[in-house]
Amino acid sequence: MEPIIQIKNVSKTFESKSGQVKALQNISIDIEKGDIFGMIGMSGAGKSTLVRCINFLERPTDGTVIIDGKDLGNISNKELRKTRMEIAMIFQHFNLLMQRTVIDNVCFPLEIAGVKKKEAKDRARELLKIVGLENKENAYPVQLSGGQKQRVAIARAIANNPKILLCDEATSALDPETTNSILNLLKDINKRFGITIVVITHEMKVIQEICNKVAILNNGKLAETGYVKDIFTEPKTDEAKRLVYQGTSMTALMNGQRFIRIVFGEQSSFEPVIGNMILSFNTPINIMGADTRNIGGKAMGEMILQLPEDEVIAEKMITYLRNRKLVVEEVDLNV
Ligand SMILES: Nc1ncnc2c1ncn2[C@@H]1O[C@H](COP(=O)(O)OP(=O)(O)OP(=O)(O)O)[C@@H](O)[C@H]1O
Repeated sequence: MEPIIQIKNVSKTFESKSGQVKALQNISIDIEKGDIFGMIGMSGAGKSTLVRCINFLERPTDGTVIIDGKDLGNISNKELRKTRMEIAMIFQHFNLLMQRTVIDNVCFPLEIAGVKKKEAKDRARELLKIVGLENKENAYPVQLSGGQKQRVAIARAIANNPKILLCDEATSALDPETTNSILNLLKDINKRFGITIVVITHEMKVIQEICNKVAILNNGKLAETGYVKDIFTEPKTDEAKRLVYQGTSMTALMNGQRFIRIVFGEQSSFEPVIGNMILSFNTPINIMGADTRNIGGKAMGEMILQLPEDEVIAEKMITYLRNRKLVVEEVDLNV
């Protein structure tokens, strides 16, 4: 089946007083229907520009954006408006209408789409139930917590049954617990309604928690893209490594010693392999950190080991682990 979002060789250059800014350079990404697709990168990497190109709020300087078979650069304004109705968006700061109650916020896009008042109210109530806010319909946004505001924004975004939901740093203003509850809600919506979700974030944790695929942007360029579990297991570029190593015990890596990172999937576990290796070589090794992370709903483990100073034994250990089908990579402090 054709991908629901096709970004083909997209570039975007802004003209500013201080010269040209190449915000995006030749980006190509396919997003399949039902994906929860993450876009991650540092501030200024081009994430917001790219997501705005998906609904043509920003027109690419070069390249093509095809949504559900329609080339956005090649359709009438009327068709573009119609296609945009199928692409909803939520933001970091929620963008609710402060003078309207919760239910009236959710009714707003329905009214614009011409749905009758009574019908809109019924649908809004149904949506508030989906996001767990059925008892807040008459509250005003100021009376809600950040997480509740984002729930209202989500209800409003999916009111007209969009095919695609774009989330621009939607959890960046929320504490970790609330972040998790919003991510769970997004997962639920993706599953129940088959809405394709694009998640823009600077946090790898968010990507690991809900995305099946990810694109890593760096300085307007696509550094690496693929399945989250593959990139977590074996990041190839420096940008990917930097993101994946975030949160590991990297502070220990200051004394010129060699370190390796090994990753385990669901079927295997650390202890027997490491234990047997220490016994085989009769050489102790330091475990600098071990962690289990939830990657797309599956538990994956990672471990950082300090190799022994003896280079020959160190190399043999790496070979030993690789022979046991583990992904082993040397961790470079300069990443
Ligand atoms: N309208 C504009 N005019 C000029 N330059 C712009 C404009 N919009 C974005 N840029 C520049 O394009 C680059 C990419 O910006 P963008 O907002 O897409 O990055 P980002 O990855 O979303 O960053 P952040 O996480 O900080 O929002 C930046 O250098 C930014 O200054």
